[in-house]
Amino acid sequence: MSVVVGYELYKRYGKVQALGDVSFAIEENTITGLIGRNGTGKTTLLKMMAGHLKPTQGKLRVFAQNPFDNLDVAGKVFLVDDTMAFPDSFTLQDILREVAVFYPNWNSQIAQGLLEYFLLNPQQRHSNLSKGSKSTFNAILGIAARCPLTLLDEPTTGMDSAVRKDFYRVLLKDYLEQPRTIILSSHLLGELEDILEDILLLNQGGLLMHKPILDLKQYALGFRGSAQALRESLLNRLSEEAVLHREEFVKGSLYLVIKTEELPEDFENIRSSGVEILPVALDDLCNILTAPRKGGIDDVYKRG
Ligand SMILES: Nc1ncnc2c1ncn2[C@@H]1O[C@H](COP(=O)(O)OP(=O)(O)OP(=O)(O)O)[C@@H](O)[C@H]1O
Repeated sequence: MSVVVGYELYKRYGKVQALGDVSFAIEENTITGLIGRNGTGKTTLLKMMAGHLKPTQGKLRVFAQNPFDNLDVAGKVFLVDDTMAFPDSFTLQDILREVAVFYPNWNSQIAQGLLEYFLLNPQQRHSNLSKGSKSTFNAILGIAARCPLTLLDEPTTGMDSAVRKDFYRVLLKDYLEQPRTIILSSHLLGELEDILEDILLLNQGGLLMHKPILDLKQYALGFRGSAQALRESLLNRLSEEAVLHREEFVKGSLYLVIKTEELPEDFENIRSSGVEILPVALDDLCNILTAPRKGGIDDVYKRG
């Protein structure tokens, strides 16, 4: 069953088009990474799913309903983001008590346990928490609410790397204990790839791809070697579209990222020409796929 379905979605803020012609379906009980560069519409899409924003055009369904201003959907969706605000006088304990009322699957034991695990003092005021601790506490709310649809917008902002790792472990553990649909946006794909099943990659307000993460891992390969060897053994046999990225790293040497489906089956003569074949890290691949144009920083320094 699809929990979230978007069909030809558009969102405009005045003259700014944040999302354009985005269609996708997110299946029940999956963890999806919403990935994209700054300003590509991730927050906008999550806010629309949570019913806080209305699409300008197109159709969005969450649990088969229009989520905008919909109380029934609101009870099934939890959005964790850095705009979560609570009265200044509220301690963490007060917030846990208040939030618990709204969510039928709320698990107090998990909430208390995680507060302790992440060394957060229940008597401390939310308004006095450090940036990283605020993110941790907000994420605890999202986890303990155990909503059928849990949306996390860059949940690790401000967390140090040890807390981030712990947070991902906790999220995965909780998901395995109570499977639900989780969508989390992040720039740090590298550190969350192990918990993701699918990836929704946005680029400049459009949907670039929606794939299982395993397919993305096989999407491209890197080739490093002399420019001449690469040209003779590989480039001459490929179309321009097959080359996702090209970078000169030492005079006369090239690093290429090539779409796997466009590669010749036999790598032997590529290897025998001294070319190294390398996996491409997912972070790098996403950066390449969402680059404004082919090439890299080298192009900037070649100008003039
Ligand atoms: N309230 C608003 N009014 C006008 N423009 C907005 C508003 N909110 C977002 N935008 C614009 O919409 C586009 C998408 O913004 P959004 O915050 O959804 O992107 P994002 O992918 O979450 O970015 P980031 O990774 O930097 O958080 C950006 O160009 C942004 O400036």
